[in-house]
Amino acid sequence: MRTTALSKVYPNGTRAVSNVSLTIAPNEFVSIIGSSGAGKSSLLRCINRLIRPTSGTLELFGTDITAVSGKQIRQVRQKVGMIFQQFHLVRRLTVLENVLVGRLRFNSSFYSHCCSIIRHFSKDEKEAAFECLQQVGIAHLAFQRADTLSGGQQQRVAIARALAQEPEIFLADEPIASLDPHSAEVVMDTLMEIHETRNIPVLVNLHHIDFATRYGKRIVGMRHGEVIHDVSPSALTDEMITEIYGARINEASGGFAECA
Ligand SMILES: Nc1ncnc2c1ncn2[C@@H]1O[C@H](COP(=O)(O)OP(=O)(O)OP(=O)(O)O)[C@@H](O)[C@H]1O
Repeated sequence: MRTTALSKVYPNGTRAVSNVSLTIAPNEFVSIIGSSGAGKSSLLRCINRLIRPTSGTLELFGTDITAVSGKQIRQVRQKVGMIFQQFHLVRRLTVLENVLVGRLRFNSSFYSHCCSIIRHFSKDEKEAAFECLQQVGIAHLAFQRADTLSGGQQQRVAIARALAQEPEIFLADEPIASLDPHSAEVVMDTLMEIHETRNIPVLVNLHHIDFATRYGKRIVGMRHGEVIHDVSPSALTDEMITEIYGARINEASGGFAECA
């Protein structure tokens, strides 16, 4: 994945991403840090083309996808697995059915009918979905309704659903922000395992600096839409952290949901 001078200016004039040039290799697990509003989410949303960059270029797997639209956008998104702080599961479907929905979710007309057609998936597809659940360690919950799961378990369903797309890059937008520390660790371990076993790059937006340095092989620090530091975890200094967070330095310590 390569961006060159990538920028995103929203219609209201907010410059959320500013001249970001980044190259991410397949063997990289990258933590993106920065205070609220630094542009982390906007950058990830540009990468899977949930939003269209305003200028610059965005190359994914050797193809310039800066200006693609329609069917090509869906093709791009199928290659990009993405999870969010909110899990966005279909609450009344089972865990396995949610993972199967992942195979359809970029086809909107199909998606609208997914609840009624879900039982028509082939045995092979169900087995593939089940394998994704096995990889995230919750195969035993396959037939439980999604809304009966804990937050950490729901996030792992969301990861399995993204895996069902067989992504070539994985993006996570504050995946642990609403979880207690133990669940956060399980989710981060799961992302790391996917990275290592599937050999795909992972980009994770994180508020919590400890998690960012513990898991990231590379730390990208954003402020006011710009990448102001891009270093290995061991090279990240207190001065850099202060520059990245500015007066909002207390955000660097995270903000986990309270342990139950
Ligand atoms: N749809 C939008 N329209 C206008 N401005 C937006 C939109 N989405 C985000 N912004 C603005 O863009 C800037 C960057 O927001 P973004 O959500 O990318 O930052 P962030 O670093 O991910 O923050 P957080 O950690 O709080 O999610 C902020 O000023 C935000 O208010």
